Amino acid sequence: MNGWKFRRDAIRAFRFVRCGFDPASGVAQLVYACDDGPELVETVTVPGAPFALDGARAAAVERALRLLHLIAGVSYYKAAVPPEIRIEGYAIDADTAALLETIYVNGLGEFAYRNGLDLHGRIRFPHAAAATPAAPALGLREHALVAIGGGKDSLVSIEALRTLGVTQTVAWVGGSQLIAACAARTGLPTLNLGRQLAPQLFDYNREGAWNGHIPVTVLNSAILALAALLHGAGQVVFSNERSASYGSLIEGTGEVNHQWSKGWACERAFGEYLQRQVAADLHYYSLLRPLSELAVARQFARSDRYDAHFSSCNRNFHILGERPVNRWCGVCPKCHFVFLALAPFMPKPRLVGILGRNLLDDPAQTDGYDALLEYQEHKPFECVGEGRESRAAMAALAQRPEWREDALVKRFDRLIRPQLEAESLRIEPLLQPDDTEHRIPAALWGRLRAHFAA
Ligand SMILES: CC(=O)N[C@H]1[C@@H](OP(=O)(O)OP(=O)(O)OC[C@H]2O[C@@H](n3ccc(=O)[nH]c3=O)[C@H](O)[C@@H]2O)O[C@H](CO)[C@@H](O)[C@@H]1O[C@H](C)C(=O)N[C@@H](C)C(=O)N[C@@H](CCC(=O)O)C(=O)O
Ligand SMILES: Nc1ncnc2c1ncn2[C@@H]1O[C@H](COP(=O)(O)OP(=O)(O)OP(=O)(O)O)[C@@H](O)[C@H]1O
Repeated sequence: MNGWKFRRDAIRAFRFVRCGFDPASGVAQLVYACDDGPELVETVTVPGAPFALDGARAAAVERALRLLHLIAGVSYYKAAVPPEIRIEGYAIDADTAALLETIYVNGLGEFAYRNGLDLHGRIRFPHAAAATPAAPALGLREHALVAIGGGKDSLVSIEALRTLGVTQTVAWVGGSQLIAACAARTGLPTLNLGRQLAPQLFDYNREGAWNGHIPVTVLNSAILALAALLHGAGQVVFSNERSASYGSLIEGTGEVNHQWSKGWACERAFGEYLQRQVAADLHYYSLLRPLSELAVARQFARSDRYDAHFSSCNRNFHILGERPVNRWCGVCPKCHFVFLALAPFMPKPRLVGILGRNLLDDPAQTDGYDALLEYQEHKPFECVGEGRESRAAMAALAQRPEWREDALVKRFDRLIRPQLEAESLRIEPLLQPDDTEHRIPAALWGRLRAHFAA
């Protein structure tokens, strides 16, 4: 290892070296390496230690830990994208390898597109173990560990579960003060999970590593699944809406979905795997899957409880670098989209008060909104709604006296709307839940549907 230097194109193998969990401290260590380079150690800390685990629970924790090790490796694998993947210390079966190949190839889709790489057929997880027997039920509690991200979506879920009387703990990964403030504002029990990336990754980035987006939602999901087992909670709840399943359509390339790991294909594959291979009574689902972004925005607008606390602007969440002074940068695709999506459902002064300005009356934001509308541009690589949602929201605003004189609404009405079918601009159909694809427990969905419709 002495004298080893990160040289991206010379690396032959990415190694999953080992993983371990210490029940006394609640710290998980996830260890990787490129060839014979230094060990890359990521840590995840679950509060609540020491954990006393019986035989079946301890075995399930070990399975969840390995799954987390395998998924979290994506941050380091992407640095060199070497031809070989090696798993040391344990073996995986074909089912596990298939899940990982799906997550790596699709979850790195935007990364591959931006770097001009083709990952199809290139990512192979070696599998040597016989098929794993079906995981047993552990007798987990009817309690929801709900991921909170500081934005509107998870707050909609949390308030829906509160109304329906489901007991919950709100959980988040990392040290964001903004998320902590939102979590405190819920008044519910909280669980803040620690995560430290291996420090060498930042050196590798400076030394020419491939870099780009990783499937962070499935990674957070694997962390919450581990935490749920340790705390005996039977449900891991995310807030990924239907719109997340649709990517950006790129001419000459096809669909590239920034938020693939928020989409239905990932939720289904990951959720089914957990029940099959980790614990039969560990239920992973997104409470907002049947809803569009616009339906979530309408739901959020019904209460002003979080107006002074939440933000959907991802610039708040950088590990390194600057954050917006007032929670909303006002110039990124998420700020653009959230402003537009909330506008049909909120009094204008309230919305302008939340973001601190009226983005729809600022001609400097024209390109940003054109991309959301998929007008001469593709949908941005961010967690934003479908183009048809943005167009329907603009069309609704063009009918409202308080909005229709604003520069970008006026421009839409004059320039873009005449090119579109009136039927495609109706907002109402986009607000209807679609219950054909979701994993929400049946008994809960019936009541939830009524809650969303109220
Ligand atoms: C906050 C953010 O949007 N970060 C993305 C950004 O990263 P950037 O380089 O500007 O800074 P940092 O986030 O501070 O990260 C520094 C480097 O660390 C590496 N890295 C970070 C986290 C991780 O889990 N693995 C890593 O390898 C990486 O090399 C960073 O350069 O741009 C990156 C490249 O496009 C993105 O990967 C960063 O995204 C974070 C992983 C992140 O947490 N982003 C969420 C806010 C986010 O995008 N959520 C999605 C959900 C969709 C999904 O599941 O994919 C969304 O809201 O769109
Ligand atoms: N740091 C985090 N820890 C755990 N879960 C997170 C974290 N950040 C986001 N999530 C979860 O990941 C999912 C996707 O995040 P996303 O940013 O879309 O949601 P949000 O923050 O609730 O709302 P918004 O779309 O308005 O930003 C949500 O379920 C969210 O709760």
